[in-house]
Amino acid sequence: MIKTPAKSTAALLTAHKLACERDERRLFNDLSFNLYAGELLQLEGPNGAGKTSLMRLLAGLLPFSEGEILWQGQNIDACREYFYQSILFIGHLAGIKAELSPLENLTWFAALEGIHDETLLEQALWQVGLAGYEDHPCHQLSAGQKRRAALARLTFTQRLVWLLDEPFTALDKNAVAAIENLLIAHSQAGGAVILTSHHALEALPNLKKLSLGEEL
Ligand SMILES: Nc1ncnc2c1ncn2[C@@H]1O[C@H](COP(=O)(O)OP(=O)(O)OP(=O)(O)O)[C@@H](O)[C@H]1O
Repeated sequence: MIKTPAKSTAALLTAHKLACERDERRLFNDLSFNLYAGELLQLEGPNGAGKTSLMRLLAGLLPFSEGEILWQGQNIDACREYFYQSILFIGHLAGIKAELSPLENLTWFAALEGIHDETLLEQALWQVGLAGYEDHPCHQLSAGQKRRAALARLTFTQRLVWLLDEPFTALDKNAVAAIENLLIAHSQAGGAVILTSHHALEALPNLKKLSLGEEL
């Protein structure tokens, strides 16, 4: 069950005039957007435009040189702990430990949210098509199966805003459809998602787009 914010018309997440530099190169400038409950925001732009950098910046893994981030109308400096407990970031590498099984990886992720229910985790793996692979070490899984193991968290997480960097990489058609359904269900339940993807995501309702960088 998603933790729904107090009734408010404020955006869940606001970026206000953000700027980010890497290796003294300005990636983006004056970047502002609002993310409201129920919305899916796709970051678009060519390779190197700064999509992953923006995701990492929002997840607190990269500093920003200018601007501010607001969580439900409040500067995150004033509610840092609550903010980071409210977001879920799944990056390129997906955080899967190769020597552990999908079930062990999921057990660890779930424990971070205070969830200790093996049946629920087995159901999560079943939902992403990993039934029968629960106890295989992840280094024996295919790239798409590893990605499925990482994304299985989406079936039970209580985090309100999901930051997903290229979630569809290596997934087959059925898995893409299953993950899209999870995104739709999350947004319909009052959550919100920011994702990067080079895929067209026309099946997703309430999809907004934000372009970074210039096309080559
Ligand atoms: N660890 C790093 N240290 C320094 N610069 C980096 C680092 N990672 C990325 N960059 C630079 O930051 C810029 C933006 O990279 P980023 O990964 O945010 O782009 P992206 O839009 O996500 O690209 P892609 O579509 O290829 O995933 C690139 O020019 C890249 O070289």
